[in-house]
Amino acid sequence: MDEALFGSPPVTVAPGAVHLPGWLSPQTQADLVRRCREWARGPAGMRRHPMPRGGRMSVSMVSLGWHWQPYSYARELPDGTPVQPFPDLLGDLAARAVEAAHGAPHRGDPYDVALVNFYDADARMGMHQDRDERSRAPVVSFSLGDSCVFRFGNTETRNRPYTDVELRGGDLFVFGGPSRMAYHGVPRTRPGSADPGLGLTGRLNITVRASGLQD
Ligand SMILES: O=C(O)CCC(=O)C(=O)O
Ligand SMILES: [Fe+2]
Repeated sequence: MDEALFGSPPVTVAPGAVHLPGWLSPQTQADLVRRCREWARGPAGMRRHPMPRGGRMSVSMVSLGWHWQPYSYARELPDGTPVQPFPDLLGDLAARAVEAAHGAPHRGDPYDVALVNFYDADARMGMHQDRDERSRAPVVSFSLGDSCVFRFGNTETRNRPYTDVELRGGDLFVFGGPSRMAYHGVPRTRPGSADPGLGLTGRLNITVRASGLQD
């Protein structure tokens, strides 16, 4: 499998933030969807996390390697269930993704956590920073199924200036370096836009990160 055969040239959205449209082969997309379904099933499967100030996230999530929920990482879920392991497959894919995006191999902290997000037609993600990792290794994001508007902002505020990027199923987005702490979010998805051949209703996003944490 050679992901380089697919997609179009990288687009630099901000320094250190690179969008590679169609980077995942159709076969890898199908394989990832199948695996996401297994991870979602659990134990320690997919759920909508409560927010500290009340309510729940509209996005459903499952964590691998380290369990994340607002706003910290742990090896176990609040009910004591151990988090599912971080799969080598995602570590390998993330390493190839960083090399494709930044033109140099990843030499920093090892990738050891993945958050799998599922968006139904109504789900959104507000502007936030990925700031619970101790490592500043780039965040690697893979999108599957429905397209979305991915709002990529600045490191200072959750407001303008930002760039709205259309992320489609199969796209890769990597943000590191000066963009590692940029605010970003998903104001909307485009229900029904997924490739019908994938058999996925909705949108999946997998972010692979280096926690920089030790037990
Ligand atoms: O769904 C996306 O594209 C972004 C997800 C995200 O920002 C996150 O999981 O922290
Ligand atoms: Fe994020």
